Amino acid sequence: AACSSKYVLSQMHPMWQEPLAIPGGDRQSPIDIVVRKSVYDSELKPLVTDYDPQTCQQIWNNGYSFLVEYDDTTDKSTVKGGPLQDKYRLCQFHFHWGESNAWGSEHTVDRKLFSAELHLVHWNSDKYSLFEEAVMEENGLAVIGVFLKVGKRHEGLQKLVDALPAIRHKNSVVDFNRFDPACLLPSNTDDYWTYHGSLTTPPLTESVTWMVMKQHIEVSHDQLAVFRSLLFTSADEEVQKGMVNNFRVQQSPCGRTVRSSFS
Ligand SMILES: CCCSc1c(F)c(F)c(S(=O)(=O)NC)c(F)c1F
Ligand SMILES: [Zn+2]
Repeated sequence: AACSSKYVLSQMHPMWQEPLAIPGGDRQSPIDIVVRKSVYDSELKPLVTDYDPQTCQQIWNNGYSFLVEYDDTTDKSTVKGGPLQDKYRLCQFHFHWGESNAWGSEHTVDRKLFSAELHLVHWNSDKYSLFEEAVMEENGLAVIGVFLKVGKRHEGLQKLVDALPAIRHKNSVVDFNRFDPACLLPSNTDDYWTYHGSLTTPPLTESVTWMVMKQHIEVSHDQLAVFRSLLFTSADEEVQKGMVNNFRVQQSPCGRTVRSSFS
């Protein structure tokens, strides 16, 4: 299995070729969350998010997803509590989605796929001074994952959806202010699964404490269709490729235990 050797079996991925060797390679993400194998941990506290919409700066297409970036030069937008020992600063959030509503999430729950997955990326500002430093450390990052299901329109998401046509191509960026990411969290953030994993895009470093929300949020089919109108390619490329299926293939749990904050 991939866990024993230092080499992760190279799995073809529509977007990028999995590297042959990943440092460690035994705590990669995403994974399937097998509910009956998860272990309830009564010590897990509720998550405490404290986001300041004023720290929202820009939205840009990085050629793999679109990122909403926050000013992380101070502790204005943070998450703490849950499984975390330290306070973590929000640096950006982004999504992963499919070309069809039938798939698109990175994590699954008992193999159930969701249409998309939101990732709120935070770095440990108690121990490190920059994201670039924290991304290399075991306890460096904390990512909140939220599943998206197609259903009713998400009013809070619409402001973000309306900005997407301006960043259709790779490396396009527009100003984006006063967006409160808390509006994208489900009403219940006390129930989540947590495990130690990695980034799901290069550099794939094993520095992430994952907190995957049990409760999903709903977005409309039309809102998700605008995600799919984005392009992987920059304006000068001959062949334009639609930004869809920007999720990584699932990785081996390698004996890891997923803990739940709920019984
Ligand atoms: C050097 C990364 C720049 S920011 C970023 C990102 F762009 C991204 F896509 C993911 S992810 O692995 O895809 N989702 C957790 C991250 F974790 C990130 F931190
Ligand atoms: Zn992500």
